[in-house]
Amino acid sequence: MAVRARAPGKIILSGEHAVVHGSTAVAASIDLCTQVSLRFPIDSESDDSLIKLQLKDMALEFSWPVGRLKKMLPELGIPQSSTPTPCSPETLKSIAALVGEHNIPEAKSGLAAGVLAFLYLYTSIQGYKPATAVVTSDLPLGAGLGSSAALCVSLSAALLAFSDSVSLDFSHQGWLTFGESELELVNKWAFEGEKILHGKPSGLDNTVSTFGNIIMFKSGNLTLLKSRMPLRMLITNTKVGRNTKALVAGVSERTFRHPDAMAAVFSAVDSISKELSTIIQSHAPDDLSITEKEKKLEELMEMNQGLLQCMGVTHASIETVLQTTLKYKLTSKLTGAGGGGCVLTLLPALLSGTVVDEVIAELESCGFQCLIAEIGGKGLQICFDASS
Ligand SMILES: Nc1ncnc2c1ncn2[C@@H]1O[C@H](COP(=O)(O)OP(=O)(O)O)[C@@H](O)[C@H]1O
Ligand SMILES: C[C@@](O)(CCOP(=O)(O)O)CC(=O)O
Ligand SMILES: [Mg+2]
Repeated sequence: MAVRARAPGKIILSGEHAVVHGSTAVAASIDLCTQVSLRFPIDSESDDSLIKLQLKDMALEFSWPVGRLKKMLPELGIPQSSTPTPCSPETLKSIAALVGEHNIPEAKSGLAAGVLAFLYLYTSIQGYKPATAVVTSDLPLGAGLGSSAALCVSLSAALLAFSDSVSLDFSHQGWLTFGESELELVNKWAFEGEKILHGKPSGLDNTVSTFGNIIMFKSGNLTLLKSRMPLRMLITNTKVGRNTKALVAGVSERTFRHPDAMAAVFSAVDSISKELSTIIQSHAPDDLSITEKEKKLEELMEMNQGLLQCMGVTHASIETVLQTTLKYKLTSKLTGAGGGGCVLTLLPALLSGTVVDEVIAELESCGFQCLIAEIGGKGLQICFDASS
């Protein structure tokens, strides 16, 4: 018996970083997913049995003998699948030692954090039960599209599908969604994984990956939004690598140095997100008012980008995208943690295909990669495979 779970990445329309400090953010799922397939062998009780992780896209494989995990992580022996628990600093140290025994190539050292999150979620939810997990993803890693959350959500779901905490119809054919309470449980576990990856996550990314749609999020609470206007976004990946954990920590340090000024910045972002959610949800009966709404949205995106600059998370590559799209009278803002990664550009409904092609060609001539993703689609889904 095997299970596959897939969870989408996301774009943040407004509020990244500020959301970590309690401001409102607006985000949407995108149609690029991370998929985890999990297979348990039939007879597998010996200590020589392995827990295996294959990262297919990177052609990397990790495995740990069950006996070694029992020795190094004795505290995780009894699965606690129904009670998501933070990873203690001592456990994280032991897991880091286990991951350190595998020589991850220098150029791929960023993956170590993902492997740490894997081992923690695995042993916490399934204990030492041997299995093979295979991960594949459509998402660029570390580019602001929430690959870390999509990994934690799909992994938590695959692990929980075979736990006592969730009861599912294994004979169901094709993709299915969890019920509300199961989604909540997946989301809580994924948040614990994101803590390992982001240090201090807001929970926004794992929530939008779990529940899909367009959401407004503040201090752990989500509201589903219904957009009543076309929201076509061009996503430009600057391909400048960066690390969310370091950027989030940098904003916290700046907040510590300038608490009053940063409080004002976060409060402005909160207002921007609230206004943005009102605009996208309001009714617009004709093209003219859609254009008016787009103008307001563009202004809010521009203001949010300015405040992200105040937080110190923009980058020369992001500024190049902003300048390039501005030549075509288009407005952009960074999405995700910044410092490189991806930039969003609003493509107004009446914008001609020729202009879209031209702007993409110019951005790609700078070495960037462009895509237009469907936004606000499904969240987490799972699928059983009885034949394997
Ligand atoms: N498919 C994956 N396989 C292994 N690790 C992954 C995968 N997806 C994400 N990760 C982990 O998440 C990290 C990227 O997360 P982060 O810096 O938060 O950026 P983002 O979430 O925007 O992609 C990677 O460096 C890696 O450790
Ligand atoms: C910067 C932040 O708001 C979003 C980070 O997104 P990403 O990991 O860059 O995709 C952090 C968070 O909300 O946990
Ligand atoms: Mg992330």
